[in-house]
Amino acid sequence: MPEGPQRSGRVALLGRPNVGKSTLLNAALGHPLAIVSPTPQTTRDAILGVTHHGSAELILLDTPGLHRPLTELGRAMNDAAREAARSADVVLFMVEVPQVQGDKPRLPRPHPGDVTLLADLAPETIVILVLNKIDRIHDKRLLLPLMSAFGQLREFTAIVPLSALKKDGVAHVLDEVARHLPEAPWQHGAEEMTDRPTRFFAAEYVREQILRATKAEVPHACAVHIDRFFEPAGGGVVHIDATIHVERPGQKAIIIGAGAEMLKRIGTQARGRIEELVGRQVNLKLWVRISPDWRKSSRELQQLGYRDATGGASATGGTLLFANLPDDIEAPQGDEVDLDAPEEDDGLESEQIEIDEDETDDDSALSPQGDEADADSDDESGDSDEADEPAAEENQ
Ligand SMILES: Nc1nc2c(ncn2[C@@H]2O[C@H](COP(=O)(O)OP(=O)(O)OP(=O)(O)O)[C@@H](O)[C@H]2O)c(=O)[nH]1
Repeated sequence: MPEGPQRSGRVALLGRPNVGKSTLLNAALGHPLAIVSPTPQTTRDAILGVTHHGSAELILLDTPGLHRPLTELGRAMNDAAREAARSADVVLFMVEVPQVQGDKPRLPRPHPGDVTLLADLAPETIVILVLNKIDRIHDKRLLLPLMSAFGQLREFTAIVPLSALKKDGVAHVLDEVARHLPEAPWQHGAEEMTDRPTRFFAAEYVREQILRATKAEVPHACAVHIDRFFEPAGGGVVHIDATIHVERPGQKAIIIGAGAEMLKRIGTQARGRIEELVGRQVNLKLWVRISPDWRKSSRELQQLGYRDATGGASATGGTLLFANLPDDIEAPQGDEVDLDAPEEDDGLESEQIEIDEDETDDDSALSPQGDEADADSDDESGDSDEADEPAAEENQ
């Protein structure tokens, strides 16, 4: 635990999708602020979390997993990560240790995608390598060759093996980071955990439940927009209306489910998470709307609260992270996705999009208007719903 003069600085959590960046952020904060799921590309926008560790203030930026983008959303996600890295005092480059099959010890090697991303980090950047998920390896000696292989790729300020899930080694990495932050007065109060408004997390917690409840392309085709967030001053029930945007009628039918059961489940679980965050009772109402191809449209991304990928860092041609990636990353803006474009072998996973464009024929759950479904997400308690106006009017 660092002592002495106050330190404060920005720390970017960077890495491929699914390596455990959000889990580490939550472990550092001691609170499940960021959403976590086994589905790659869960995090879509950089999330800032603040933690105080001894005399040091760590302003942690959890970034979307770096991948080969195929849509405007994918580009926006990569840009968010790139900007976080550029503005950071310290980069925590996170990788996951490979799953060791059976008893056969083999020499684990760095993932090719990690090699690509590391090569694009500026040499002067302070980079701490985090080897996550060490709980998956019984024989910890296997880590040594892996650490040594990574050490050949660039100079790391430190290499820290840990398990973010088991919170094993987290204090150690915070110590290492704190040591390299500049001396500066703290910018945030001890109770402050994030600069994101509560409504941002309300949308995230709805999306988290969709990620947990649905499979294949559905989670990636969903965006959640908060239409109304009313938090009465002086206490009382917080009222939230949110719309889940999907791309296809079949996805809408899946999200709503038979008898709106799925939507109710998503709403009930999300409401619990939001209530935990705001410390008050929440009345959450959900709608589902079809917004075809929202991920491919800059305008719709902006409307849904995702940053415009085409006007920001990508347009300035920054090379911090992506010098080795395929052309489509620096391609001029456009909403077209060329799925047949030849891929260079950069080792990065492609953005998750649907492979099968066929619609399910399960459109029976759609309302006659075809575009909106009102789900009263309150569960059986039925205690906080009476005050609401008719959903369809509120959402026009
Ligand atoms: N076994 C094990 N699993 C972990 C550990 N840390 C994270 N996970 C799991 O890995 C999955 C992905 O974790 P996230 O924290 O969402 O990963 P991420 O890097 O933020 O993912 P993206 O949002 O896709 O960039 C989840 O199922 C986590 O529970 C760990 O230390 N050990």
